[in-house]
Amino acid sequence: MNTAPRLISPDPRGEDADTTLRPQSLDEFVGQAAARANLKVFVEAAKGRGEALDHVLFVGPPGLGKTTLAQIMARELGVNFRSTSGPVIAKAGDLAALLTNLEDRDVLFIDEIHRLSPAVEEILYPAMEDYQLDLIIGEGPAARSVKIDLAKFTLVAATTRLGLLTNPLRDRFGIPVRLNFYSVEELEMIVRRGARILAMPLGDDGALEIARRARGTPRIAGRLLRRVRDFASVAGADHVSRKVADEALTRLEVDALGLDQLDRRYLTMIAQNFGGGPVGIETIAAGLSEPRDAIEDIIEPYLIQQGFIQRTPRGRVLTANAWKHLGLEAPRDLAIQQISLFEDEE
Ligand SMILES: Nc1ncnc2c1ncn2[C@@H]1O[C@H](COP(=O)(O)OP(=O)(O)OP(=O)(O)O)[C@@H](O)[C@H]1O
Ligand SMILES: [Mg+2]
Repeated sequence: MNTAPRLISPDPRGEDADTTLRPQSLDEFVGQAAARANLKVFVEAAKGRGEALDHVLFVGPPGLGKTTLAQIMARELGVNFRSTSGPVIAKAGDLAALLTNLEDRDVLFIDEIHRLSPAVEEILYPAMEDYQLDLIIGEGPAARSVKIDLAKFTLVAATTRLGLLTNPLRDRFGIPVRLNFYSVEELEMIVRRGARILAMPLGDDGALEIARRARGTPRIAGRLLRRVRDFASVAGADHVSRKVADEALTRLEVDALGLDQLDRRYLTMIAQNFGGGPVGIETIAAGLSEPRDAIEDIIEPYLIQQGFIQRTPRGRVLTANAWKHLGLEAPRDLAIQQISLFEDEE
């Protein structure tokens, strides 16, 4: 596996633990306007009635603000925030312990909920629906089931992969929220806000350059901002202009559209080894020595959104845009391939 750290990987890294850039309220949160407006209404309504907010599911690629929004939900509701994640909850008992410690209207945040084990998921159904735990005590013929009442809590969950959630689980969320990649204008605001917080002199054209190359993702915008700041201070620049930003980002091998080395390896491999596709995801994963999950979660969503690849029943296909971006000549039958694209692979 290629373990070299990837600058624009939207995966959380140490520096993101620095929560200084994290918005603290819905009003401070930039972008996702429709989702934000809806959440505001639901929070107000729940508060007005003194009831727990309905369960919320955030869906979207890494680094778009799912965890941030979950924390904001608790803060806006004025309740406790408890946080865990799917892979961490090994046994049903672990989840039971978390649930029985909640107070009325508390938010329990489960990150990566698609990675819950089926046994743990079973516990979650009645907890979400009836605020009850169904536990089996003892074994064999002596086993009996006990019901324990829980506080009326709100489950806020996040996933990068809606398709991996079972239907019964998905159906139990009253408020599903899909997060989309951010526009350049929104990222510009996020970059400017970040620079203010970091007390970093940033020109308008510098902000735009970083925003354009942030791959639609606030986490990457924050990371690029810090790296550009490092380059600027070493170079002795008094503020970050477009030129400074461009030099820094080029040295970091982030291209004009925000694609990094791995994105380009992905596109180049399909172009050069497979004539532009279609090629199956397993073959791509083997060729790049990257896990399939990482490719589907991190690399592909942005390339699809940018119109560089398409998923077809027979595999991934490069679009004319991708050939152009790579500076390569597209094969002549490309147009024919594009016409036959009708369905997603999964
Ligand atoms: N709308 C926003 N405005 C400003 N900054 C944001 C916004 N959304 C996210 N961020 C910043 O991006 C970083 C990543 O956000 P967050 O951790 O919420 O992403 P995530 O969707 O939970 O990612 P993952 O799926 O990897 O857990 C945060 O540290 C935060 O500072
Ligand atoms: Mg998160």
